Amino acid sequence: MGTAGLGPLPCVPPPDQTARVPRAEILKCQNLRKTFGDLVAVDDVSFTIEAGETYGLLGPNGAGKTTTISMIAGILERDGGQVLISGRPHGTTSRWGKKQIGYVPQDLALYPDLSARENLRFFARLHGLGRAEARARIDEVLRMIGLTERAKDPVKEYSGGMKRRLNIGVGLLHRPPLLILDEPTAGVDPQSRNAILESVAALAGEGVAVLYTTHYMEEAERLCDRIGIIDLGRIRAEGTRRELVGLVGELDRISLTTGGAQAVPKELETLPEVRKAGSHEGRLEVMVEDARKSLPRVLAAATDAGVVVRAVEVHEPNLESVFLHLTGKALRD
Ligand SMILES: Nc1ncnc2c1ncn2[C@@H]1O[C@H](COP(=O)(O)OP(=O)(O)OP(=O)(O)O)[C@@H](O)[C@H]1O
Repeated sequence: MGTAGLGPLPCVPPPDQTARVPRAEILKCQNLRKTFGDLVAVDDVSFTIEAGETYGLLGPNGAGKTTTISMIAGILERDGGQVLISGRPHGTTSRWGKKQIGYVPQDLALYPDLSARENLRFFARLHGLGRAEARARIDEVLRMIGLTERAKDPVKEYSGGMKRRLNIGVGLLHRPPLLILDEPTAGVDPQSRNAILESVAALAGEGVAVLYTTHYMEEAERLCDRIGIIDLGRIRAEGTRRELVGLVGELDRISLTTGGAQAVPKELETLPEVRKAGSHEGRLEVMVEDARKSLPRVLAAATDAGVVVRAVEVHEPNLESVFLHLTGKALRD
């Protein structure tokens, strides 16, 4: 169980998983397969991503995330399956498809002696952007990745997180409708991690379809509209965080600190969303399906019943427990 405390995590609001309107399908991959000798690295992987949607591939090291996205990006030949970008088949030889994709690898591909602006100018030229268009787009990209102020400094003076943000910027120059990020926060400090997550959330808000790989459960929960849990090359389960958590049948718990012995009031116990309620060591423990949704009514019912609430905590089952349930092992060994 994870303790979310009160309200959402800082800075990036959690994706609204209740009011989804279908949008254009940008990526569809079907039955992807890749073997290296006897090793089946990716086995029958299928999923889709719509415009404006962030899809997370969550799995431990060696699960097959990089191999999967390399096939989608068209930089690794697949042994089976197909990739469609906006309905058109895509592979290692498809130039059109590559223009639709911004691929940001784990390794940095930057020139350390050049500034951020000079790096972007170089890659803009590679993408065939004209001089005026490149200038305007570089300014836009620098704003998106929050590096406008440091644009003239040589990249070798940047922090690890700033370099990663610039790496993402390079992937955005040609305005791809699909952005693929391979563990973009690996090894960066918490502040840069926040900045990266905020940039990605903003891009999705502008309609970019994002494929995000990570072995950090918190990132997948915070950022992704839908998540595919991948292990040993196979997608074990897929859905919103809530759907995945629902698979293991755990409930959310709202814990109200009352500061003294307090029986569960009837007003609270009889709320339709309350599945179970009990009192324990100066706290009322209320089990519901969706704590964030139910919290206002639970609080109101307690207050109406005359309960003095001194503190509130929300405990949500997290994807770690889902992963454990599905694979029998921890996400991070
Ligand atoms: N070129 C290769 N030759 C042989 N085996 C490979 C090759 N590339 C990947 N593998 C193997 O395929 C499996 C999946 O690797 P992959 O890099 O896709 O996993 P991952 O989930 O991205 O892990 P990480 O987060 O460590 O990159 C691993 O067992 C890996 O050792």
